[in-house]
Amino acid sequence: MSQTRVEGTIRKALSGFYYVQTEQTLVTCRARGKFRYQKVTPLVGDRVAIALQPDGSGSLVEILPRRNAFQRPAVANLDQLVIIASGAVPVSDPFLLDRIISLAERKGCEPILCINKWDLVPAQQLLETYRAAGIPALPVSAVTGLGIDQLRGLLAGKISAFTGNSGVGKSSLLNALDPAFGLATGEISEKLGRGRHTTRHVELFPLAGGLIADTPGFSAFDQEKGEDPVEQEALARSFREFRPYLGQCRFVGCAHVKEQGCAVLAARDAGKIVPSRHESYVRLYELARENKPWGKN
Ligand SMILES: Nc1nc2c(ncn2[C@@H]2O[C@H](COP(=O)(O)OP(=O)(O)OP(=O)(O)O)[C@@H](O)[C@H]2O)c(=O)[nH]1
Ligand SMILES: [Zn+2]
Repeated sequence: MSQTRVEGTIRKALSGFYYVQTEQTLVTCRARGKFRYQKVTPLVGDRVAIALQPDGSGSLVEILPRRNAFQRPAVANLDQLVIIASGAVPVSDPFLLDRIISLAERKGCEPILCINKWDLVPAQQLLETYRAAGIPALPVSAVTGLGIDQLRGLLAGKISAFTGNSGVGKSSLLNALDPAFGLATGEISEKLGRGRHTTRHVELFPLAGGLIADTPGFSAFDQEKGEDPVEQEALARSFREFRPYLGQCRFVGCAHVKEQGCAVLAARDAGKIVPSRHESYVRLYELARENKPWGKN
């Protein structure tokens, strides 16, 4: 046999080719025909097995089990989602933060909240809300360098993607973490014009000892297409500070919205759950119910 099976991670997908990083080298691969008949599309971030040819090229033969998969950007096996927020313009809406955090949690992806532009507005209350919820949250500033070393430490050894509203400072933070990253900040991309970025593809770049998806995505973070409707229980569990109280309510199937004997509501009233977090949960609960009824009310 002249073929050798090796494993690696897809770093980039472009025009039918997959670039797979193995322990030794970066191998250019084509997917074997059978992938087209299966419902699975190889994604950047996938751990794969490839058949290495004598000429140094390869072909994908197997996609190893995934931890998770996202559509925007199309990437698999995200360990963590770095959510950038700001107390300065554009001021982050806590509901949108909670919505993204909930999605990350439901995908088994660790949310990390960075409150940027701390030099302009130290959004202490926002920080405390998320720390109280048990979500890793740190004040950062791409301008002064506050929190950058700490963030770098969190990225090491992980596959991460950055997300957050336009103008919140994603590119600036990536550049502060590693100037070699070379993402244009707002001013620069305005000068160059957006057209330059029309042929976007996802790529995982080594940064701070980890891998970062170069396409900050997830901006319009709706329910992803073709996905199962959110289940009530999964939604409640995606608010991690609710977990100690789940199963403690008086009624089985409690929605934790306004029910008698609800342990989550009691925890909120006792100051153990921040009210804004519970409000976000209720809004997501209503949204999910509109999408598809959960039956009994
Ligand atoms: N004062 C201050 N300004 C910042 C900070 N981070 C970013 N900015 C500024 O905020 C603006 C937007 O920053 P970007 O890095 O382009 O934001 P982005 O999130 O990448 O924006 P999009 O590319 O539109 O998604 C720029 O003018 C930055 O210089 C910060 O920590 N402090
Ligand atoms: Zn309840």
